[in-house]
Amino acid sequence: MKDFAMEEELATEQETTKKNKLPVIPWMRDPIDISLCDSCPFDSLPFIDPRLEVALQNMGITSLFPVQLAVWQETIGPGSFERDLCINSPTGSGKTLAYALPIVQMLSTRTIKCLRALVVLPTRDLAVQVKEVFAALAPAVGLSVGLAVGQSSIADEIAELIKKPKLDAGIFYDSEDFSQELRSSVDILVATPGRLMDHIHNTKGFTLEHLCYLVVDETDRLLREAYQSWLPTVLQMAYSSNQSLFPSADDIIPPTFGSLKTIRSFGVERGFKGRPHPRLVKMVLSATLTQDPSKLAQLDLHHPLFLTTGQRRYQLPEQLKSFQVVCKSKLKPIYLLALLGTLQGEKCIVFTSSVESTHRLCTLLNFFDDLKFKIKEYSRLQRQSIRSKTLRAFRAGEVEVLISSDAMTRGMDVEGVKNVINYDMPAFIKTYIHRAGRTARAGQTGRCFTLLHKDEGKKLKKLLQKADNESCPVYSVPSESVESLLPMYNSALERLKESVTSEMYRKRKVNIKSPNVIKTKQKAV
Ligand SMILES: Nc1ncnc2c1ncn2[C@@H]1O[C@H](COP(=O)(O)OP(=O)(O)OP(=O)(O)O)[C@@H](O)[C@H]1O
Repeated sequence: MKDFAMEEELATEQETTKKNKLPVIPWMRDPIDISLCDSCPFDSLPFIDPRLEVALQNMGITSLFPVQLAVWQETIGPGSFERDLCINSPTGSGKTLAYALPIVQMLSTRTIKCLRALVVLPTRDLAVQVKEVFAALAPAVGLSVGLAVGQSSIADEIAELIKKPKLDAGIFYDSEDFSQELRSSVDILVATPGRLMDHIHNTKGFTLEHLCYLVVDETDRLLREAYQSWLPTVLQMAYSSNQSLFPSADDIIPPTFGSLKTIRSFGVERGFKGRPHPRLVKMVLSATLTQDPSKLAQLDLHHPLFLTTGQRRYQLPEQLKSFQVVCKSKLKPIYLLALLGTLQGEKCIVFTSSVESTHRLCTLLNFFDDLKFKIKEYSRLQRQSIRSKTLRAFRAGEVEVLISSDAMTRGMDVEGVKNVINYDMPAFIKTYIHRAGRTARAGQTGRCFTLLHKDEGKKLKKLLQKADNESCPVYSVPSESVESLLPMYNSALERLKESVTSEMYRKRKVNIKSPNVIKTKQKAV
């Protein structure tokens, strides 16, 4: 099974080759340069709610990072949120707080609880991570945050998201009237597209009619996959409530004018008591934001403002150092073990090119005796519960090395990851950026090693040039460590073969068994 991230990169390779050309989209040609902003302490941050200052301090945050300050300046104060924002900022630069803080600040004055902000992310683990950031801020100003990712049963999720009216004993309620009384229990919802669509289609009382803010995080990834048409559905639901009370510019202006609509931004409660609806504000973000007009058009952006870091389209974190480890292809597993040995138990993520090779590599490495570090697998082949458990153990430092497919590349923020290793060289710069970006986050240092055959050096160099990185020195692993591992390698390979065969046998057995189960069930019916 090929990892979807690879396919995604294939689809956008043409984009990446246009590295020195100006973006095709006019509004992207004159961006706000985030790198010109300094980090900013709270006492010089205009308009910040003092309760949020306290919440930020409790999170251990004492000043805003440049992207956070840049977004704050564009969203808070006079003319706030008049334009939609497109943010392209490196991995680990703090994009989550960049959107969470202004949204919570803007909603802090709301008086009626209803769903005002929706944040969509491509994976469950990522959504859980982002929810935690909102959950650290929102309660300080009386706001509630919900999660729709399928982590718990749909019934439990509905109970969290929807508030039922209290019923008086003995009084009969018509079920239709009853559904009209249902209200949102949350002001902010963090969701994955699949579960969001489940709620849109099936959950009574779930509505986007009061939505003021839509955040599409990891935009390029989310736009590449239709996920049951979640985006047009969300936009349609949010816009249709606008149209019912306040005629949309679309009704007057022909659609060819696209996003050139009249600015309608009102500081009122959205859609209550016949008041006009404020515009649905969108914020879209990525470390590798697409510049493809047809993809961005799906977002129906309103006078978009482009914020990016520096001149280059692709940026690696400033404190990241890249290295290459040259070895023969068939000796890669022992070079990897020898490399891990030199890293002395520092937290490390090893990336492979597919879920199958993740599984095989992890199995193989665990057949070596006397490993000084715990190695676990993290891939889409595993059940979510197992994946989440592994991630928890990795965060807690009980596992030092995670072997991962690209499911881990996007957005995951694990404290203390000092090293990333490309066991298989990524084919595209976007993949390199998202993998390497699991380290050197929030201004910390980090290293990214790429294992390669000596003929692949040029390819890596070319790849890194796209992110303006010319330096990728060779990292030498001690030859005595490699030699000492050689005798164990053959027996580990033998054990891997046996393990793969027995796994295949088990799978076949399950496949043969299941038709019988179905037949028996059919008979019973
Ligand atoms: N102002 C701040 N001060 C200190 N730490 C911060 C600040 N803002 C964010 N961080 C920390 O920086 C780390 C990276 O933040 P975040 O996950 O939002 O990055 P990102 O830009 O979304 O990265 P990616 O593109 O990989 O998703 C997190 O651990 C977060 O807690």
